[in-house]
Amino acid sequence: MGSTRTGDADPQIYLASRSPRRAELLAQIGIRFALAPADTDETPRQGESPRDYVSRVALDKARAAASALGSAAALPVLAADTAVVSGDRILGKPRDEAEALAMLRALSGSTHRVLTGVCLAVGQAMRSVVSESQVSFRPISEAEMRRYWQTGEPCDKAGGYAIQGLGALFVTHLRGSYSGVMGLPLCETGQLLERAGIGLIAVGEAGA
Ligand SMILES: Cc1cn([C@H]2C[C@H](O)[C@@H](COP(=O)(O)OP(=O)(O)OP(=O)(O)O)O2)c(=O)[nH]c1=O
Repeated sequence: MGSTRTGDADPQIYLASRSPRRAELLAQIGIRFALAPADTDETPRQGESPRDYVSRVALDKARAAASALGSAAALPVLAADTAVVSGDRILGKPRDEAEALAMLRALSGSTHRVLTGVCLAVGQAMRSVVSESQVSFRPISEAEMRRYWQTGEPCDKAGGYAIQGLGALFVTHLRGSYSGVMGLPLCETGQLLERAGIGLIAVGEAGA
């Protein structure tokens, strides 16, 4: 809990996440952070809308991390949750090949939504935002789906694919936030951080 990333002395925030994608995206905008992953129940509640779901789970993750840090949580705590929504079904991370293939079948040749809830806890104050994107997939054959599963990429990704990986081969159209689909919408996250007094785009910083 609260382990500082190598090279990130003097962190500005805690990132309540085990997702390597979220760490990568946060590093992309130059934030210094320490990892403080939290365990929470990610089961959707009866009748909960996808927006309410990602918002609640992101808040639960931030709250759980802040309470585990206790008095060490002097820094803001950032958490996020991503769900792929096909029709009105929330697709989480597939537990096995059968579930992954069922998800890919549902996404094949159609358009789905990707919702990412982000929560920034600053002391007792919780600020949240939800990013929504639409992603269209070309038709995917059964053989392709099986080969894709065997790459190992789908297993820890909501909806069973990664837009930043081989999953990009299926995407014909994206409307919304690429970083949001990947797990942390950077525009919205940047605005939450700025509101908490954490400045971005420091003068004199080199670009990528
Ligand atoms: C749709 C999609 C999801 N994902 C990933 C982002 C998230 O890591 C994961 C969604 O699961 P989450 O439950 O949101 O996050 P997580 O359990 O991986 O990490 P945390 O510790 O923060 O709770 O799916 C991609 O990497 N690319 C994609 O294109």
